[in-house]
Amino acid sequence: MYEEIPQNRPSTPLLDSIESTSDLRALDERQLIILADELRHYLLYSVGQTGGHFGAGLGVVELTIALHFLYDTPYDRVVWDVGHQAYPHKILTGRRDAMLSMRQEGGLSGFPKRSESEYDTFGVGHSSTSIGAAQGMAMAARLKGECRRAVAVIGDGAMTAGMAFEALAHAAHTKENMMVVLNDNNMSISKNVGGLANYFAKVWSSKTYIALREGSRKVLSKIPQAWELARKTEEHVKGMISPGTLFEELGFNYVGPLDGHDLPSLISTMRNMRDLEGPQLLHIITKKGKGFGPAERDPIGYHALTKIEPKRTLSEPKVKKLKFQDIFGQWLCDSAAQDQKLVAITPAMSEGSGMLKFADQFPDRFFDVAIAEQHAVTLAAGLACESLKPVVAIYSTFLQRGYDQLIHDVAIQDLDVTFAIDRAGLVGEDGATHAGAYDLSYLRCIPNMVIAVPSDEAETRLLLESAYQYQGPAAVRYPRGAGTGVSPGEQLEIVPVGRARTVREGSDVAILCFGTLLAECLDVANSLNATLIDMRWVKPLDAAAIEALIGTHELLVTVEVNAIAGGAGSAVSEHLNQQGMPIDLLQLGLPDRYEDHAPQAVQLQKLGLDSQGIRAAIDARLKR
Ligand SMILES: Cc1ncc(C[n+]2csc(CCOP(=O)(O)OP(=O)(O)O)c2C)c(N)n1
Ligand SMILES: CC(=O)[C@@H](O)[C@H](O)COP(=O)(O)O
Ligand SMILES: [Mg+2]
Repeated sequence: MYEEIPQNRPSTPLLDSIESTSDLRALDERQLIILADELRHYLLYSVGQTGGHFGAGLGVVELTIALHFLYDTPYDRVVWDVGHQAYPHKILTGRRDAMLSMRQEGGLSGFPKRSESEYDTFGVGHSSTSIGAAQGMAMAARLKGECRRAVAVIGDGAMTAGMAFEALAHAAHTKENMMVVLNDNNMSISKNVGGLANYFAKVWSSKTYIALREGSRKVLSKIPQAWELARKTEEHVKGMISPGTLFEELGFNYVGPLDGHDLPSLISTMRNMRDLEGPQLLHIITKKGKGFGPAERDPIGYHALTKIEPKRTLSEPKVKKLKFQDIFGQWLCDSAAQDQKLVAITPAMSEGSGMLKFADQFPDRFFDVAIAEQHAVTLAAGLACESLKPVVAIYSTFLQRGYDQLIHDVAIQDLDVTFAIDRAGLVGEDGATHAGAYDLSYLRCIPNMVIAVPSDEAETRLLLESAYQYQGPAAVRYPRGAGTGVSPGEQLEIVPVGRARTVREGSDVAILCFGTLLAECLDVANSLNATLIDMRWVKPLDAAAIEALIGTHELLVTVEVNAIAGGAGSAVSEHLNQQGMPIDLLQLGLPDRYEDHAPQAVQLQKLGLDSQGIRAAIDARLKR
């Protein structure tokens, strides 16, 4: 058990000899056990240097070794669900030294990525896709007559999403030869919640698991027969939790639960299962953060690790700016204290959405629905039908999972649901899979929606309350991280829906800012003596504010951290077109491509969405 993050690279002679998985498959069992310790130690070191996802990878060190030892990777396909646990996989598949570039500009992606390595068989980041993808690969092998195996590795949290069960049911129906490894550490990012989590939790205390844990090697060596016999006979004995029932009823051959850190048992069990006909499900029990004391004791806190900061001298107190999620969390508590009808929903992101304080103060009005974004939206619709006022706190990228529900269950029925959309825009190190690049585009086209785009912390609080008080479907979007340090105040005030605010009066050029690039836009407006308007709302647009600029300005510039296609600038363009108002319009935002991971400021700078870039784009347009 390690208690410290190693500051210097540990000695890992066996790991250093592994350049590909064929090197790993040449090792004997004793060496594999040594490799597990070296791999865990190196993982502590590398993530300590770079930051990134942490606890999940520590929990699958043995599983990763067993998979690459028993399966002919990369020919056999291994699909990691979410992929945040795939750092050991990357270390063993030729990227050990490159780990020091993890999540940095031009460096390794934080998730498996097909363009990064042939071992990364499927790009992930959003959860619960692994079973469907692995089934597709197994089905393709069958149709092409290839003898290729496919494995999905999915956590207990990811297993709570509907699409995981859609795939399980279909794989059982087509009887694919595939393996699903359920990595059950009884954790999501927070504690896992819901009926499925309770079902798994019974396993942890069940007689079966305790017996297996104590005598796993003896019991498991002839696992299919022994287990099947034990299960069938004991299943009817009272008090026996048969953890496999759920999956067996779906059509999987279930084996487990197994100690996922007992490498010899893991290897012998998986070897027995590897070539069995039909869909197999191996249920392993692991510990998130395994092998690192602080992470084992605090798996939530160590889900992800920020870079180990240089020790700050006492004279340099770190100035802590409030994050947008904290502004939301405080507003939620203040508004809930005033309005008993307020209830709040999160799909498994209570920490990241800033809801811990609300959950503590209003436990009866707080609902973590697990990784179930579709359900989160429809649940809110049901609550709103009964005149409660639900607030759905959800990352922009994950709201994409609940898009049909937002239209079909909320907007068409014009229900009073407020969407607090966090991680809108570019999110930095998580890269393209997590970018909140499209919500203005995908929401703006939906009738009945109103959409607010606050420009700083104070505006976020103001527009959250304004959207909440609006009687109908309303969305407020704000970015990952901290703002400019503007105090959000403590009042619960509102502003008129669809009303912009003029920040600066100028001439010739008018900049229409939609969101948190206001400071950058103000720099440029000052340098150009341009007009600057904080638009506040994408829908409805403040048409009067736009039309007042015609005739006194020669160029309108829209700025947003959203796809240009269909975004706020498009709304302005459509309006001017519909009104037959001729004026040059420059739309700045995210181009039609994916932005790779890098710090948010670097991403914005590369896209010309910093002050210099915005100024250069305007100069170029004016010179034309
Ligand atoms: C669709 C979707 N919703 C939410 C998330 C955020 N998220 C990342 S990891 C995680 C928890 C996953 O739990 P589990 O599958 O049990 O993996 P563990 O971290 O326990 O290894 C969540 C909710 C996501 N990646 N995708
Ligand atoms: C892997 C995953 O999807 C989450 O851990 C996500 O990376 C969290 O993002 P934030 O760090 O922005 O909360
Ligand atoms: Mg888990």
